[in-house]
Formats: sequence, structure tokens, C-alpha cells
Amino acid sequence: MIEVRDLRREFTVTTKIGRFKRRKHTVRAVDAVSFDVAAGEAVGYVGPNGAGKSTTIKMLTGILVPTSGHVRVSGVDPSRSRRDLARRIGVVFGQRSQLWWDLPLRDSFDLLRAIYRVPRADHETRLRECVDLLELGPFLGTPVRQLSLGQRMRGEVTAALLHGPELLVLDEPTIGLDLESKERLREFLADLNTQRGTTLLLTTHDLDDIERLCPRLVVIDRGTVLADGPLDGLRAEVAPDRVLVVDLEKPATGLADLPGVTSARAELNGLRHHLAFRRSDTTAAALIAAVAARAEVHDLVVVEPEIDDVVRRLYARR
Ligand SMILES: Nc1ncnc2c1ncn2[C@@H]1O[C@H](COP(=O)(O)OP(=O)(O)OP(=O)(O)O)[C@@H](O)[C@H]1O
Repeated sequence: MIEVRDLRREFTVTTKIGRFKRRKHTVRAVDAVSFDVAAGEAVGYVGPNGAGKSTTIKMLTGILVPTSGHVRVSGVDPSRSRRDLARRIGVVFGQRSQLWWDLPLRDSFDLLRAIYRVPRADHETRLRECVDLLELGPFLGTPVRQLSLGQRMRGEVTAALLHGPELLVLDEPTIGLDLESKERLREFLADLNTQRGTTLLLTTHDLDDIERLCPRLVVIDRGTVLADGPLDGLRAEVAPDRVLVVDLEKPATGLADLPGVTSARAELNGLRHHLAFRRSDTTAAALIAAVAARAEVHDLVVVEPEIDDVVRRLYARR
């Protein structure tokens, strides 16, 4: 669905030096990036500020022409076949709107139907579905400028899907949304991917979006790909420690010596123990059994490394 090989994009920027002098230099925003996205995948494209995410997305959607390299999206070269591409993919930019600001939401959808020449019956079916699932009914008659951010984002996603794209590219789709709106949108996008098979590529700084939506992560920093793989694989690679948190009936000591424990911390006067262990050294079951042989266990939970921690460690690898 997406094929990116050795993709580069440079910008020439002018900086002021002294009162009158200016110097030109080249910023390499995207530098030899390669990755593929297969049909039906949901991939998170993440990186710190200025990493090159938006520049990549702009090249994938035909807004920017690459300096060099190869890009094919949905079978076409984006910058050469922008119109053709627009019929095949949907794009949502969290910070920009594709809706008509002064028109009621419904009129924007009608205009998009005309622009993409979508058969009326298909349009009606898709619109009805989005309106139901995203609960847009009460706002269809409201001018876009009067919608809340959450309502507008649901409108943006609907607008991007009305022509039935096989790929949806989202740049920061949940930015600025409250928790409930984020969750509603994530649920909708997850169903779109798993039930309908729509391919998703999304950039986000909210790693809960990734946790919820994207089994695979491409991590970029300073224009180059730092890591690409399943979230679970990256977690095991860079943050291999899991933590068993046990609450005991009576205080105990010495649990740090149990086989497989890499570090330990006790609190509540020895009633609660945090025991870090490595998947490759022991299993949660074996460690729990070892704890239970030493003390009476009241409650327990196994904590996986947070996705934020995984990504922070990936950035730190540089
Ligand atoms: N039009 C432009 N002219 C000059 N430099 C640019 C331009 N667009 C992007 N850049 C530079 O390219 C680099 C990558 O920017 P980009 O917007 O792709 O990053 P990003 O990963 O999307 O960041 P953020 O998370 O902050 O949105 C940055 O150093 C940025 O300043």
C-alpha cells in the first residue's frame, strides 16, 4: 500500500547573521527513509518534534515533492498523480481542516461528494455509517466554525472517508481532544482497520493512540528511521524488564534474591514488593510461585513497561 525507499527531502533556509548578512543552509528534514506498509496494516509513525514526520506525510500525500528517493502510495507516485491519489486515500490533518468553515457540516460533505464524484447511494451509506458511529447527527446542520474541536475532528474523519479510501493517513488526529473524544475516535479508527480492513498510517505524540491502534511502530528521529517493528518486539528489545508487584499478608524480606529478579523495591513496611524480572530469565508464573513459597500473597499484578518508556529508550539509543 505504501512503498518508501531512500526518501529524502531538503529545505533551504536563510538565517540572519549580524545586521545585514544572511546565510543559506540546507536542512535535511527526511534523510534516507525506507519502509513499507502492507494493505490492512495500522502503523504508527512517531518521533520527537522536528523529527521529519509531517514532511514524510506531506510527501506521501503529494503535498511535497521529494528531493530524491522513491515513493508509491496506493500504486501511484503521489506528487505526480495527486488527483488520482486523492480518490484512493483519505487524509486527516489534526491541525488543518478540509471542511468549509462557514457552511453547515452536511454541506461540506455534499461538496466533497461532488468533488470526488461519489455515486449518491454510496455516499449516503458511508455518511449514515459515520454519522451513527461518530454520533454526528446533532451537528450536521451546524456551521463548521461553531463546532467544538472534538466535533470537528469527527467531521474531518468522516470527510476523509466519504469516497471509500483504502488507506487513511492521519497526522496528529487526537491532538487537543479531551479523553472521551480521543477514546471515541480511537475506537472508530480501530474498527475501521480491523473490521473494514482500511490501512492506517498515523503520526502522533500521544502514545496511547499507538497502544490502542497500531500493532507496528516506525520511529523516526532527525530524519532517519531509528526502529521499525511490532510494538511488543520493540518493548522486549529495549525495555525487557517487567515488574511483578505483590502485596503480602505479612511483611517479608529477602525477595530480591529470588531467581530471575533483576531489581527489587519494597514499600509499606515490607508489605508491598516491586520485583523487576526479565522475560528471557524467568516467567511471571515461576516468580509468583517462588514468592508464594516464601510468603502469603494477598494480591499481585504484572506491569509491562509503558509505551512512553519504550519510545524514550528508542530515542535515547541515538
Ligand atoms: N517548509 C520548511 N522550510 C524549512 N524547514 C522546514 C520546513 N518544513 C519542515 N522543516 C524542518 O524540517 C524538520 C522536520 O520537520 P517536520 O515538520 O517534518 O517534523 P515533525 O516530526 O512533524 O515535527 P512535530 O512533531 O514538531 O510536528 C524540522 O527541522 C523543520 O524545522
